[in-house]
Amino acid sequence: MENNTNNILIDIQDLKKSFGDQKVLDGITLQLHENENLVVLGKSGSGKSVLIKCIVSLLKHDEGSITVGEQELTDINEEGLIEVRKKIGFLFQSAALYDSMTVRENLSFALSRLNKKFSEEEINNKIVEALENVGLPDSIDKMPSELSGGMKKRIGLARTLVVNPKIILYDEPTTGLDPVTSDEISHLINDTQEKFKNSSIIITHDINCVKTVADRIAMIKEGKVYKVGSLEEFVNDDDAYIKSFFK
Ligand SMILES: Nc1ncnc2c1ncn2[C@@H]1O[C@H](COP(=O)(O)OP(=O)(O)OP(=O)(O)O)[C@@H](O)[C@H]1O
Repeated sequence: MENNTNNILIDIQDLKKSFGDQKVLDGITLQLHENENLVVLGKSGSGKSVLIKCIVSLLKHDEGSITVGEQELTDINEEGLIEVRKKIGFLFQSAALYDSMTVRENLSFALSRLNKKFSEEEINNKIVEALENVGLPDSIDKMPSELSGGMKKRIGLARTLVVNPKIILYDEPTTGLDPVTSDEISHLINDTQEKFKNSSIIITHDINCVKTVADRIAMIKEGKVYKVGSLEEFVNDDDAYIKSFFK
C-alpha cells in the first residue's frame, strides 16, 4: 500500500467513448502510477467498466489516448496488443472461470496463453504457488461448481497472478460476497500488491473495500474525472456528491 515512485504505468489522456449518441466517457485524463492501488469510484452506469475495457482494448475508444508502458493503444496491431495484455491481468466481476475445467486446468490454460515454453514441473510449481498465495492450495483438483463465491474470486485472482502481470484490473472484486469474505478479498488485494509490487485499478462500490485498498481514488461523474485524491482527501471533502459515497 505504498506509492514509492511516481512512474506512470498507464497514461490516459482525454479519453472519449460513446455508444450511438450516448456519451459515456467524455474526456477522461488519469494515470496509474507504479506500485499503487487506484480505486475508480462512480455511480452505476458512469462508465467505470467501459474505462477498464478500453484499457485492455476489449472496447475501442473514439478519441484521446491510452498508453500502457511505452505502447499507445489507438492504432495498435494484433502483436502489440498481445504484448500489452501480457502486462495486464483482468479480474472480471464474475471471476469467469471455465466451468468444464478443474482449477489446475484453468490456471494452466492462462499460462499456455503466454506463448512461453514451460516444463510440466514449472507449470505445476507456478500453479501451486499461485494457489498458495490466495490461501487455497487444496482446491487444485476441484471443479468451479464445487467452490463458493468467495473461493471463485480467489481462484480468479490466482489465475491472474499465475502469469505475473505488472498491472491488475479488478472489476468489483467484492460484489456478491458477505462482509467477512469481502474483507478477506480486500486484504488479499493488498497482500498481492505488497508481495508482487504490481499496480492495480480497482472498480468498486464497496466503501469498506475502498478504505482498505485505496492509495488514491478517482471519482468519475458525467464522463469526466470529478476528483482525484487520497482516501483522506475524499473522506474530508465537503462536496455533497462526494459525501454521498462516503456516508
Ligand atoms: N457494449 C456496449 N454497448 C452499448 N452500451 C454500452 C456497452 N457497454 C456499456 N454500455 C453503456 O455504457 C454505460 C456505462 O456502463 P458501465 O458498465 O461502464 O458502467 P459502470 O460504471 O461500470 O456501472 P456499474 O457500477 O453498474 O457496473 C451504460 O449506460 C451502459 O449501458
